[in-house]
Amino acid sequence: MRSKIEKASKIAVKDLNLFYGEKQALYGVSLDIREKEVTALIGPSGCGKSTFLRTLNRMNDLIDGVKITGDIIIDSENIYKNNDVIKLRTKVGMVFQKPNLFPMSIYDNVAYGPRMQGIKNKKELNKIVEESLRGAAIWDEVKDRLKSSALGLSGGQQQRICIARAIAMKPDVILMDEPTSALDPISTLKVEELITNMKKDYTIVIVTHNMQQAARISDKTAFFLNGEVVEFDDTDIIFSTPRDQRTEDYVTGRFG
Ligand SMILES: Nc1ncnc2c1ncn2[C@@H]1O[C@H](COP(=O)(O)OP(=O)(O)OP(=O)(O)O)[C@@H](O)[C@H]1O
Repeated sequence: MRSKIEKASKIAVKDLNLFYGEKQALYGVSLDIREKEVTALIGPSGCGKSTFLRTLNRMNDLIDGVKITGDIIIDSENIYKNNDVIKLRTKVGMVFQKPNLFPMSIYDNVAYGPRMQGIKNKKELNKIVEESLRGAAIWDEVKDRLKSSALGLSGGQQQRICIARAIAMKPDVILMDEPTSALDPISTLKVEELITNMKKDYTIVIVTHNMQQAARISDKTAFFLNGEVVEFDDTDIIFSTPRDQRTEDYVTGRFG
């Protein structure tokens, strides 16, 4: 019997299909993502993890010829029926595989989004920048060099600035697409620790190729194969007693 208390639903995905032109990349995906949990998406290369992640803040809208059917409900709002994509991307932030900071100072990188939202007051911006950098566990490392170029930081530091930049928009949900795959093991552990701490405030969905990482940091895991979700359950179940033979073969390293 499971003793865990289930958290409230944050994102309900119902029968989602996605086509890149003629090619179908997602088949009937249905998932219920709980708030303030970390949900990991795993599966072999090309199985649709990133495609699925990008549907959650409509990043695929930017690609020509993409067609989507089905529903994604975030906080009781159908995101494909409401066309306020800017509001959606504020609420559902994203961190990419490689740090993608702008060639400007650390401060300006983090203040960029809030400034775009019209916040000009210096005190208010200072507060947002400090809180975001603290939230991304990098304040102490950069507080004395906020005006220096962000591109002078190490890869691991840059990725935490990217997380700070996402936090500065005050999102509810943060999507992460293999956020540690370009980092060394020590930076990876720092970002993993950060993700674990962040889930008290945010709902996090993360694509990872690293099975140990999924096992270490996620509450729920979805195993994707050929555009379908084969199995979605508590992470400890997926990694110890999965129901589907294909999940077991994948998590034990028999393929992929
Ligand atoms: N912009 C695109 N146009 C056409 N096909 C695409 C596009 N992006 C992805 N695909 C295809 O959709 C399928 C799913 O790709 P996706 O990148 O979502 O997989 P993935 O599981 O994230 O892979 P990886 O782990 O290698 O990043 C693949 O067959 C891929 O070639």
